Amino acid sequence: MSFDRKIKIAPSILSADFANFGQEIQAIEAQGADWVHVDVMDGHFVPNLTFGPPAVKAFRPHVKTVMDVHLMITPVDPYIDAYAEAGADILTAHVEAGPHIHRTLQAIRAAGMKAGVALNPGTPAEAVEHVLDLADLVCVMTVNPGFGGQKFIDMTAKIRRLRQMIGDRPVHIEIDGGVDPGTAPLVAEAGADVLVAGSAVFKGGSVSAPEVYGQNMRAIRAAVEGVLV
Ligand SMILES: O=C(CO)[C@@H](O)[C@H](O)COP(=O)(O)O
Repeated sequence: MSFDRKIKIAPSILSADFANFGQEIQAIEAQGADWVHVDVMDGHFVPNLTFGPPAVKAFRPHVKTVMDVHLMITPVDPYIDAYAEAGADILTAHVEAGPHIHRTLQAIRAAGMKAGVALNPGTPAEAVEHVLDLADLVCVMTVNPGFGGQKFIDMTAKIRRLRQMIGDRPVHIEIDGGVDPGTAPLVAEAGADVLVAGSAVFKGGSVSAPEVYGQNMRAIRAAVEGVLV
């Protein structure tokens, strides 16, 4: 996985048809997804439950781009090796999920994955200041995590601050929650390069009408065209 700051769209399969993940992943990739975003929730760190390592392992053969796994779980450390074995390319842990994010990011890299750190809306950018050399991605939540389809919370000031703090480091800024053609330009102009979108990509489409996924992604891309991150 090489580093670039071009805007990337990472559809969240939380909004896909849960009875049909393999075909849904193939459909979004065929329609132009740059990454595939997988939301892991434990019913404890967030009030919802989704997938564990066996499901992520089952997704792996279908993902030809980058499997971007977002852990909304606590604790994280006991499960890092399981997600490496399941085939995650990027593994993101929340800074709020435990007292030792420094150790967690080291362990994720040691397991052979790219390391991401996520920030809830109430957490300041400074919470990750001292781990930026251990991170490949900072995920800025623009909703309180747990569910798709929520209203975007404006975190542009935090994104700008992070872009400043990151400087020349090869660290992606990913935005997660409420991203659509209306909000995407705000976060891209502030310095984000990875746009996670669930409802805005999957709405109106299906594996029988995958061209709708393509239209939805093109609408997001058109909205950020010309923005240099
Ligand atoms: O992590 C999460 C929610 O916790 C997200 O990845 C959402 O799934 C994004 O969904 P939309 O807000 O785009 O519908």
